[in-house]
Amino acid sequence: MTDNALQQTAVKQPVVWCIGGIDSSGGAGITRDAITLADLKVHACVITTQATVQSNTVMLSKESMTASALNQQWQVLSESTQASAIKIGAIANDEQALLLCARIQSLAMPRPFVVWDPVLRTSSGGKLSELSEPVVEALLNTVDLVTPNTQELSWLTNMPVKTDDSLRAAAYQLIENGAHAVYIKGGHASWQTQACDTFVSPTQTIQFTQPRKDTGKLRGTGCMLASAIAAFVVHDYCIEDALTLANAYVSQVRSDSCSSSAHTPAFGRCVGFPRNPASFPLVKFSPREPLATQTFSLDAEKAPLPQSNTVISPFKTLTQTHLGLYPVVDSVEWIERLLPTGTNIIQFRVKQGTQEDIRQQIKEAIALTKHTHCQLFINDYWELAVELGAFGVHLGQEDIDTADLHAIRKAGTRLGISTHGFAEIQRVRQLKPSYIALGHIFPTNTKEMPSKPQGIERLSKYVELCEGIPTVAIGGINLARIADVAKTGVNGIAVVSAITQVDDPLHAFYALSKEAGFA
Ligand SMILES: Cc1ncc(COP(=O)(O)OP(=O)(O)O)c(N)n1
Ligand SMILES: Cc1ncsc1CCOP(=O)(O)O
Ligand SMILES: [Mg+2]
Repeated sequence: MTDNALQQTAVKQPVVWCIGGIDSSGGAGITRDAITLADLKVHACVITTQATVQSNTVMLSKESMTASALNQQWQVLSESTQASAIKIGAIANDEQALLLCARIQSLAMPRPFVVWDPVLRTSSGGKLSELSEPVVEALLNTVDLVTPNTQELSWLTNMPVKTDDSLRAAAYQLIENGAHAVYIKGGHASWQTQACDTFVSPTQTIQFTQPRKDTGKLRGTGCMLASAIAAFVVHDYCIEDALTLANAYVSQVRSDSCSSSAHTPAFGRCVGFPRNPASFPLVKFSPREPLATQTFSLDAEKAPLPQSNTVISPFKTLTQTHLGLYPVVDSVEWIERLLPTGTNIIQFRVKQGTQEDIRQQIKEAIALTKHTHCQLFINDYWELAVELGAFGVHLGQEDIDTADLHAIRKAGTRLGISTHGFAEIQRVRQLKPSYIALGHIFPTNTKEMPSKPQGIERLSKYVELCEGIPTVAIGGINLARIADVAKTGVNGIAVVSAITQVDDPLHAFYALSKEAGFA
């Protein structure tokens, strides 16, 4: 499913099965799920676990389905449609839960992604779920992701959740109990000054931070979030991006609901794919470490995620933000050869050689470009770039964990950073780098990439999200593709093989520039 398909309602939509309760007021439950999914171009099929009688302020009663009625709904659905993902909300009792576990486990591999929003109570306080400990464990072992708020996390683990440390301890406990991954919604974490959601898997922790917003009367935000995660997963986003987008989606509905008086705020309105950069959370990645050693401190320099209210000074800006074609080359000879084109920017990217040899090459590259308008970026070797006074340095995601960003900023060395999706963009935007690279856009033979090619539609959205920071597209860009890439509004287009693997590199430079509309 491409992003293009996400935008065209006429295209066959992927299907998510929503299993949960009906809220007669329409504010939450499977009605909310279906509205959210439709807003994100996904078709919802529903399996009802219980019918509740409630308004926006009170829950009066509920009637649970028997396990056999649930089973029958599953059976009929499975005969007519295939789920791309399953979103589970309120499960009334052990019988229902065990039936769902058995049904999910019997699905053919690869199984659809399953997210469980373990709704315990309605926002008005009505109890929706009575599950025993072993059954909770069975569910945790079966689903791919569980999305509790802090109260539900406490219920799932029998642990107090009242501080960041206790939240982390409970999340780790849930993983010990067999959960594959957990996303904790921080909205109820009253001790936090910001709204911080935390994702924990056996290998990593990701924090998603937003300024706290007055939630107003909006209901069903938990259902909305879990449904949005399922929607973005079926639209083929990696889990980090699906979580970032779902967080931004809920934030966008919240803002809309607070700012508009033209509708009932409890229900919110459809807002579509999140596009407003202000709705996106700050993202911080960290490896999962033993409880005793890991801290949640967000030191702006050592760990590159500041709190959203921390003021970070930007890296030195480019002298020309209209970058045009950006050749990425591996020798001084290539730089010498390409300088006569008048290129505004060039990257020295060398992967082999002794430190001494590379130092010498960087020195020569700097000398060659010193009195030209060509902005020279050194890939990887940030210490040498700083020491030798290069114009800029280009770093990857792993490099920014270890590089001394403060030293780079202080030296006035420009910084370009690679990203591969929404989560990484939100990780680096807050650092205010000199440019953000977006890739890889198309399949490439130049480098082995761990992620999938992003395509043009995603690239357009990334460019929008980077507002105010220059952008560079990279990966598999050639003469046939460059015009479409340029139309997205990127400031620069980086190429390796389209220049270095052709018979006439200078001719290729001019032809690519012309095709992109740069010449
Ligand atoms: C302009 C531009 N974008 C991305 C990259 C990739 O950098 P990185 O992630 O550091 O990977 P390597 O290039 O070191 O393999 C780049 N070099 N330039
Ligand atoms: C270094 C790098 N980073 C992401 S894709 C890529 C290689 C781009 O090379 P090409 O332009 O030949 O596809
Ligand atoms: Mg690198």
